[in-house]
Amino acid sequence: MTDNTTPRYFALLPAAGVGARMAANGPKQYLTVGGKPMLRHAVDAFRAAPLVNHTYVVVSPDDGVIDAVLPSELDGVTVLRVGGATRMDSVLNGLRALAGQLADHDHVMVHDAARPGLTPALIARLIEGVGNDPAGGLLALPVVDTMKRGAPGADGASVSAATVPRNGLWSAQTPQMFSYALLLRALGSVADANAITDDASAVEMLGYAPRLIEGHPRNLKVTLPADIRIAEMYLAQKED
Ligand SMILES: Nc1ccn([C@@H]2O[C@H](COP(=O)(O)OP(=O)(O)OP(=O)(O)O)[C@@H](O)[C@H]2O)c(=O)n1
Ligand SMILES: C[C@](O)(CO)[C@H](O)COP(=O)(O)O
Repeated sequence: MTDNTTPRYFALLPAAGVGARMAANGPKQYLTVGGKPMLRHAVDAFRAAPLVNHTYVVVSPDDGVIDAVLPSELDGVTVLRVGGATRMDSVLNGLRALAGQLADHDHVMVHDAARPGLTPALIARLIEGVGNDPAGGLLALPVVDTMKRGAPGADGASVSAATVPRNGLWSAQTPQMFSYALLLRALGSVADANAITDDASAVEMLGYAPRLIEGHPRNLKVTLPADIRIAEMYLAQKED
């Protein structure tokens, strides 16, 4: 018998960015790293994760590459051509496109297409770590470096104005997992889409405190050209 109250797990991958900081010839999610497009690594991690029901990928309406990267016959994946001007818009448009297909209590894991090092083990760690916490949670790494607050110096170069205590600081990764209803409400309440850079920020603004689950350096976001080599190094390694 189907239990309608049992939450299911879905993945939603925003993949509608242009990769300005990567300055490549096209969007960075389609760059080949470790033998396949970056986006495909991320999608395959969710396809291999036993608890994940289905994966949705949000691309720009005029994307001309996605059909080659994710052929329509690929099991467990649906492409939504509803990408927006910001990451937040892309996620929110994707959630809205799924109205009626997801239940309020279903779990949605939002994951950057530009994080190819995700593994099924990390997905399982997030799901187990968050459990049924109504505030949801995210993969993140405790900050290990000494943190400096930069300021413009007399000659225009950056100077260190202060040392910021690293105690309690975490560096946010994805996936970030919340119930469908909470995430929809949180992102729908944000007045300025440019003011937030991750999903957890919107949930925090509603007064929730999402759980921080320790991720892994291999799950880095490929942002700058130098990140490609680091991502490839991790992709060549056995997963731990
Ligand atoms: N309008 C946007 C902007 C970003 N993203 C996605 O959000 C993720 C993380 O964003 P980021 O690293 O900032 O990617 P880009 O926006 O592509 O890069 P940049 O900021 O350098 O332009 C990526 O998977 C990217 O495709 C998106 O779906 N829609
Ligand atoms: C969501 C994110 O990957 C968490 O680290 C990140 O915030 C994406 O955007 P950014 O502008 O590159 O920080």
